Amino acid sequence: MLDAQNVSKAFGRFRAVADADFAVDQGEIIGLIGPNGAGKSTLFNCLAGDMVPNAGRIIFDGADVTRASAEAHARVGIGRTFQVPTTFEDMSVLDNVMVGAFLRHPHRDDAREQARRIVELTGLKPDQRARSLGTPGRKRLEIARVLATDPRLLLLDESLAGLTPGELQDAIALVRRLHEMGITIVIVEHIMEVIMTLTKRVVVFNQGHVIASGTPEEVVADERVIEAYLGRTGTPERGSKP
Ligand SMILES: Nc1ncnc2c1ncn2[C@@H]1O[C@H](COP(=O)(O)OP(=O)(O)OP(=O)(O)O)[C@@H](O)[C@H]1O
Repeated sequence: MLDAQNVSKAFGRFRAVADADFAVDQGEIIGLIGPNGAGKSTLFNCLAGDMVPNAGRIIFDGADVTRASAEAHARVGIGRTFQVPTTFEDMSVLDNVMVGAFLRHPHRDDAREQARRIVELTGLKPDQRARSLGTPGRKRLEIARVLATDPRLLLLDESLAGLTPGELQDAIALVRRLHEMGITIVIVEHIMEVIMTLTKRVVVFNQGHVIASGTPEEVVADERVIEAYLGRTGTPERGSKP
């Protein structure tokens, strides 16, 4: 479904993504993990059209989308959430979700209908003001806004971070439901419980490229992965969460 080949993205002379290969098959639910600063969000930015890579190619359903805009990516069916939710604070939940729904439903009534379906699916209250939402509500709204664009590939960037254990279980159930509905999913997440529970395949990123890939059990036992997280001295890197 998605095939990113030799993708690089540099900021000045620093290559945040460096010759990365990353492929996703239709129907998969993949975990993308790696230490802070490994380049996961930057890869998502490239895959979703929020940044144009300096080198490499990104193919989605056989079409080259490497240089396509974020809107064009959304149109072909690639949706992504942001770590910091992109919420319109003074608007209701329903209106926020409608913003996404307008992509495929130019008529207001159709967009509202689509938004209502998604708000119900995600367990939000349509009339609640976005400003009054707590962390779980904001995370859900961010997912809902993207779902309203009808993605076939959903890139979740730490969408389950900052939740209590109970909220986390609800969020895991929601992601599972979306997968069962036929959406292919890539999850960037530091919470290993999420990765171990939801995914069958995990790709490990470090210093801008893939260093390991396999089942969750395989990657957590992989020497290269342990070294990437702990460093050569065995001293945990500051901020490394898993
Ligand atoms: N717009 C930018 N300008 C300059 N440097 C950037 C920019 N975006 C990211 N970086 C740098 O690129 C590197 C990779 O960042 P990125 O956010 O992709 O990592 P990440 O794996 O998602 O990290 P985290 O798990 O902490 O979210 C970091 O060193 C970061 O400081």
